Amino acid sequence: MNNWFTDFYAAIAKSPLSHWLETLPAQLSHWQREAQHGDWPKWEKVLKNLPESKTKHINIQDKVEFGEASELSEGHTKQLEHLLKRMMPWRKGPFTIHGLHIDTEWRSDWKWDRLLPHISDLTNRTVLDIGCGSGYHLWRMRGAGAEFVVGIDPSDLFLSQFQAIKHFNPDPNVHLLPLGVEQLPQLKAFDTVFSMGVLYHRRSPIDFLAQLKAQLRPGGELVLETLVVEGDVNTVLMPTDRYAKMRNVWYIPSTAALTLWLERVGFKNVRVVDNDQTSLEEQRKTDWMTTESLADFLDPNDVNKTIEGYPAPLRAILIAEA
Ligand SMILES: Nc1ncnc2c1ncn2[C@@H]1O[C@H](C[S@+](CC[C@H]([NH3+])C(=O)[O-])CC(=O)[O-])[C@@H](O)[C@H]1O
Repeated sequence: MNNWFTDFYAAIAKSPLSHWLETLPAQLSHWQREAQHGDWPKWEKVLKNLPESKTKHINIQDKVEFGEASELSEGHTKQLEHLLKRMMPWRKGPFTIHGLHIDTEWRSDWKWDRLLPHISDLTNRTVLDIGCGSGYHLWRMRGAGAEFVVGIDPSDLFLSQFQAIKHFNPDPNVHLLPLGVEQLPQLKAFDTVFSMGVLYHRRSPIDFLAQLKAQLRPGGELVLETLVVEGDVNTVLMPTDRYAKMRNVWYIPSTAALTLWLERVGFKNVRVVDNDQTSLEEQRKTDWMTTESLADFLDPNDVNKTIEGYPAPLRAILIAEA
């Protein structure tokens, strides 16, 4: 049994999340026995070989930076870069570890800056991030005062990246579990639930919104971010096949339609707090993600269209109360 499973079980045993222990251990043992990605042993080897660090330099307030450059020898920094590059592609970040800058495909910090002024203060809150990727925002949530932060994401690559970063700041109150939203019981226990960049991947968006609500305590706050299109309450785009070269894109509603969906599943006080067309500076190819990125997903003659001719990615942030 991995330590991080048991650490997590111990952390929630006496909390309002204890009810999770009825389903979680069987799911994680199943993942460990049968569902791990084929590259997991390679990533585990990376994790085992990371240089030791007992740094006290932790910045999660305005970026995610662990350790100072001077605390690691040049040789160890080179080794660290070599090891972490074995976990490419690095999509969500950026992270700086002992001076090594992991310049990820996405400037996830920009999304954070857009939402932070609008959400309830996270101080002392128990927070869930559904579809958290490598966990960049988990650190920022903790940096904003959250007491206990859990992310779920079914991608084992992102879990391994999260564990690599956590190696340099083993905070017992920040966790990532390899689960999909459909595997969550109705916990009704979180003060804030985030779900960003996931709704359009779901085939049943209304069921998805109900699953998000089922994780919140009454009065808890949902922070939902997703692709949207311009239009009225009856506008929803369903791409015929790919959208911006992405497979698995199902529903892209207008903010008015999404507001109605949220209200229909019982959310109150729904507000659209941000609308933003993704720029070529926010999502781009870097040394840590060397394959195609947004510039390749847009029409080369018109950046306001995807390569398939749909409206270019426009993202909205909505806040609602359970
Ligand atoms: N069933 C599922 N349950 C939970 N997560 C899922 C599921 N299916 C896919 N995911 C995960 O949802 C994340 C979506 S990315 C947003 C990351 C971050 N939130 C961000 O806002 O930067 C955006 C994108 O890929 O378009 C990925 O990490 C998937 O593994």
